[in-house]
Amino acid sequence: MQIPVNAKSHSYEVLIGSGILRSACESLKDKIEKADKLVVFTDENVWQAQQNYFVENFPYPFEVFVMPGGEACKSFKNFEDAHTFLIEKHCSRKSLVFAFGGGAVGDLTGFAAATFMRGIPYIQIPTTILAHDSAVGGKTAINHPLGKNLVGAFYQPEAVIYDINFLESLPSKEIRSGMAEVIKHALISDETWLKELLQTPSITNIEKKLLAKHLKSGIEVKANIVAQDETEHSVRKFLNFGHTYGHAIEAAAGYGGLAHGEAVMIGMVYALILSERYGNISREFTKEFLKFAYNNNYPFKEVFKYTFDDLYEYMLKDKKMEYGKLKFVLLQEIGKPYVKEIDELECREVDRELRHLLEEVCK
Ligand SMILES: NC(=O)c1ccc[n+]([C@@H]2O[C@H](COP(=O)([O-])OP(=O)(O)OC[C@H]3O[C@@H](n4cnc5c(N)ncnc54)[C@H](O)[C@@H]3O)[C@@H](O)[C@H]2O)c1
Ligand SMILES: O=C(O)C(=O)C[C@@H](O)[C@H](O)[C@H](O)COP(=O)(O)O
Ligand SMILES: [Zn+2]
Repeated sequence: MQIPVNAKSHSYEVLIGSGILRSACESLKDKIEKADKLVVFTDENVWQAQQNYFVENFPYPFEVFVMPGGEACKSFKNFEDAHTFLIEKHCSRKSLVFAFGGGAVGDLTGFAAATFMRGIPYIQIPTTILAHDSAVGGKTAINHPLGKNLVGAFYQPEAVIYDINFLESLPSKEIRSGMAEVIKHALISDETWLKELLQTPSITNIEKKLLAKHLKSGIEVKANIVAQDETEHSVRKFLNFGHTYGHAIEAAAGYGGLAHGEAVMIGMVYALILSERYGNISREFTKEFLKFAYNNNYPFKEVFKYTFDDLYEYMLKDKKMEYGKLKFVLLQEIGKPYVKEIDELECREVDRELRHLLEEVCK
């Protein structure tokens, strides 16, 4: 199955299905065979879990650069190492890089591709549930010790090959993390879909066909938004629902301490409490949502490790900040996101409310 992504700078397809790596490479052969060198960027965990399947089904010779696992690969040091690898392998502007891994590998690879010789092509081969989000839309970045994704570029891939067989080796923490972004896509787009997700008995045990359907829906939501606003001047901000508080807690925990989606889930509960103040989100709904997330083992206790002031320092690094004012994505109702400026006092009050609600619900 194919989902088109028509971004302003570049259009491409997301090829999604079970066991499609070989056939997808075949259908992309015009793009692949014109490259003078193929380089695969991956991380040590992905390579260990999926190297055999990859090598059996990737029909071309390639160089491989194996990076530190997970978020650690989004460091300045690894970014430099990635460039060193490309230079030492005599890559040129005609070389093609594959991002084989989760969102961390995808973000690092995309940014390395955007910057090597001022830009060479790359293809995303995502291996996590979360990467239904990260592999699509061309946001690429590395982290700075002072904040998430602070150094990066908008740079679209040539294609996305999403072979969902790769998801079979994912640990449950990463399934949980990825499902948070699926739930985000539902929250900002479709109440019926969200209700279906919230009725799932266990978010880490969804049957493969149903999971593929949710991933496809998430990709469609994202592709539709990216087609309208590639570089986040308007509606793309909606994809940041839950990320202002979420990124703060992710950075405070030290990159990799909390999975991205785990932090985003906490941030989404914060954003729901804030949404209650201005729109049609009820406290009853927020509690129901929090209970669902808590029962699915999202790590809400993490909040109590930090003070509001710790988190606020990071929130001030949010990329939606303009003219010194912090902006949040809120929901008017489920499926109807909008952006609102929020001052420090209100951020502090909502942080306090979140802590009270966690004490009440997460016993
Ligand atoms: N660019 C975007 O639009 C966008 C969107 C969402 C998230 N992100 C970024 O994506 C990153 C999170 O992505 P992620 O959740 O995929 O994390 P990740 O890439 O860190 O992968 C999670 C962990 O699972 C391992 N792993 C990956 N695939 C595996 C597999 N198939 N089998 C076994 N282990 C596997 C990884 O090595 C890592 O340890 C964050 O850095 C986040 O900021 C970017
Ligand atoms: O694609 C987008 O736009 C998003 O905001 C998707 C987010 O899930 C993702 O985590 C993104 O990397 C966050 O971007 P940032 O600009 O807040 O760093
Ligand atoms: Zn995210």
